[in-house]
Amino acid sequence: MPGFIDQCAANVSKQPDRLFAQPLAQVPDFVFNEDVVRVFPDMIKRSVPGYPTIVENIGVLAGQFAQPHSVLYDLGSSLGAVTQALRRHVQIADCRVIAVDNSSAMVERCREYLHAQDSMFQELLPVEVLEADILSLDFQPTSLVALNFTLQFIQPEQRLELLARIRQALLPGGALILSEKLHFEDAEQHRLLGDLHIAFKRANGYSELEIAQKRSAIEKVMLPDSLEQHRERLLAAGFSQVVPWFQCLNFASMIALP
Ligand SMILES: C[S@@+](CC[C@H](N)C(=O)[O-])C[C@H]1O[C@@H](n2cnc3c(N)ncnc32)[C@H](O)[C@@H]1O
Ligand SMILES: O=C(O)C(=O)C[C@]1(C(=O)O)C=C[C@@H](O)C=C1
Repeated sequence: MPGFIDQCAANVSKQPDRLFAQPLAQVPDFVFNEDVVRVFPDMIKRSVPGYPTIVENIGVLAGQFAQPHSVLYDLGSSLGAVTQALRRHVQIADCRVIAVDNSSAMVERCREYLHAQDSMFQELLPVEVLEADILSLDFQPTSLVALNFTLQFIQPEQRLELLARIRQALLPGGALILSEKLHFEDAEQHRLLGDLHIAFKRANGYSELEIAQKRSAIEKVMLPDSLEQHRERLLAAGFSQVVPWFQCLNFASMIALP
């Protein structure tokens, strides 16, 4: 079975992200609308250091936690990259994936891509894509929850309650995989890794204007926490252990165990 990159090339839009290339009189707040959907695979790969590695390995990690007769959740699924990885790596009886996103443009395209995956491979886990707010979801008993760069878009005061509800739905032996952009409490470390992230974007072909306009578009809607804040909040939500398993510059992913 081809890996994520190969399969991505076979299925998803290859339209380059030029959304912030022209000067805008006023930069609107970032929203996951149809314009973003069209360029999203290119945007996220060129903006998030380590993204393809994280996505593929969420599938690998899920293979270790997924249990028969349970649900696997992909929360804030966008175009379903994580869902596709789960379906490539998890072959367990009577498991199914529920992918959830509140952007109708994302959900519509996600369903198309998953349909394409269905027609390319046999014996994939069944999947349901819900257009819904993850804050008002009734969680079913689950062995694996992925929040891949989604929590940072939830209002800070709503994050603890969401994590507590996920914790309550997790079966013993299951896991939450949480990936986020990081804030650093040490100002110098924060500046260094922020500058290196800008260098990463530049190396991926983004201009200074694109970098600056994207930054003002996301600054009010995407609010990163530090690794320490994540750890404390996850423990407060009832998780027993938090294990970071990946970091590239200011982007990281952690496993939280019930
Ligand atoms: C950065 S993207 C996630 C990327 C995706 N998980 C991946 O790995 O490709 C964040 C997604 O979260 C979704 N989102 C934000 N807030 C949400 C909410 N309250 N309920 C459901 N989805 C939400 C957005 O619509 C967007 O598609
Ligand atoms: O931090 C940035 O500059 C980003 O572009 C990050 C980020 C993210 O982490 O979700 C923001 C919005 C897009 O979804 C893609 C990437």
